[in-house]
Amino acid sequence: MPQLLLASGSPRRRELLTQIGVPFTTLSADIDETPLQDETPAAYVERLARGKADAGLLQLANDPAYPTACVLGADTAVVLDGRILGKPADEAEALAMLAGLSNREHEVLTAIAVVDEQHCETRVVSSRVRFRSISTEEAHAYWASGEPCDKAGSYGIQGLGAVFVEHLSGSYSAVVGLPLCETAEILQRFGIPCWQCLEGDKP
Ligand SMILES: Cc1cn([C@H]2C[C@H](O)[C@@H](COP(=O)(O)OP(=O)(O)OP(=O)(O)O)O2)c(=O)[nH]c1=O
Repeated sequence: MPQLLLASGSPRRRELLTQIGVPFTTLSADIDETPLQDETPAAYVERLARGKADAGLLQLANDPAYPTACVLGADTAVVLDGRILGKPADEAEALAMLAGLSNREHEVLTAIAVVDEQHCETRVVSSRVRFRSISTEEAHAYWASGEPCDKAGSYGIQGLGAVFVEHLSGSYSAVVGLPLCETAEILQRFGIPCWQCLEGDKP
């Protein structure tokens, strides 16, 4: 069976992949995340997911410890009125993002890419999230919690940010950072089944 490497520094992605019982190790693949001119949000997240996976594979080239490596990369962006909201640079940017997301619906795009020496498969998963209205005081308090700073769109649906979410249509795990249904499907095609690491009986 190929060895799976997750090219990510995101603790959420590690937790999510662990959740479906796939054995893996991690490596960090830092790439330039600047959008290209006229690039659509879907093309952007797909390019970044692929870039992270490719950068990971490159690190393993000719490494005898990984003769049959397969690398998974992912990227998540919040999209509002066609604009890509990444991670906030500072408090002011986070507050502006939260004000923009307040009392309306936005899209969350997560792309995954799985690559080995011969193949590459990518998938882009779109979800829609509706927020209730967020007051300025709340947005300040939320920033002070520390949660928004390393998250696309300045919120975490899996954390304190859950209180803003009125409605979700799509994939919860994709919003957190890794679409588990699609990830399991693609990994299966690369010869890596899920549910390998089980604590109890197989479901
Ligand atoms: C919308 C949303 C995003 N996020 C996170 C997932 C990602 O970690 C982050 C989006 O940034 P990304 O650039 O996709 O990922 P990253 O830089 O954190 O990690 P990597 O090393 O894999 O590139 O936002 C949440 O945790 N919860 C949410 O509800």
